[in-house]
Amino acid sequence: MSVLSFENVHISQEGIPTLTDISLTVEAGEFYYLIGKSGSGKSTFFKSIFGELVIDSGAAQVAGYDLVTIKNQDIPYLRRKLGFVFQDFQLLTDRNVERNLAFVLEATGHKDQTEIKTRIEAVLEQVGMSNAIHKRVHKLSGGEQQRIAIARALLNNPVLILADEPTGHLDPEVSIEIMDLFKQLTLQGTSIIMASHDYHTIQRVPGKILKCEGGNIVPVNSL
Ligand SMILES: Nc1ncnc2c1ncn2[C@@H]1O[C@H](COP(=O)(O)OP(=O)(O)OP(=O)(O)O)[C@@H](O)[C@H]1O
Repeated sequence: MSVLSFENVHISQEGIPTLTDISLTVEAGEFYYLIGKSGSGKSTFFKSIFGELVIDSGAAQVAGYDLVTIKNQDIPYLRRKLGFVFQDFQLLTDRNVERNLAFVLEATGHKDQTEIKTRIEAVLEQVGMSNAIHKRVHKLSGGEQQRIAIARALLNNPVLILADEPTGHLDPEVSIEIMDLFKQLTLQGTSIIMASHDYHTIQRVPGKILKCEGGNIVPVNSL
């Protein structure tokens, strides 16, 4: 089964159609860049995926949940199947890496401290940051902070990561390292959609591209 499947999906914001007749699928382990001008609907697409915006018509499934019929009480469970990565990392800068990650697990119902520690060690290893477990977030470089943010996104074993301009605050070389990490995650079966204006990185690290334009989202072969 696809990780994401949209068929003839229409979405509006405040009664104004924003995305019209979207049909696309994302399979396990696929990586997509999502490009498009400001205001073209990239955030709208992401919001619909995590249940923040209602689908007006069409059929849409994400991580095994039907977005048309999903009940409000199931939206937190849908979101646990997704990982989120942001341009500005959105880490808690007043605490260390371990507390940043434990916070998420505790907020999603995990109580067993041994299990929490084991999971934190596993995701830090996945992102190559095992040595940073006791470090304060504000002492880390931008690239290291983004790795911790990716570790946080991985905590609940997401099937799909939504990354919103994740290289926007990173220099070109560090951006490439983050892209390498994303590629490794896709090889392990996680799907990733990365909204980006970072054409330098897209050119250096080619991948499948979805373009958001004129209310539609379609695969394109080049920028
Ligand atoms: N809360 C809202 N209420 C009404 N219209 C909105 C709302 N949020 C966004 N829109 C409109 O929906 C359209 C798509 O906006 P969206 O934020 O999805 O674009 P975007 O591609 O993510 O832009 P950016 O790259 O600047 O983040 C725009 O016309 C915008 O004005």
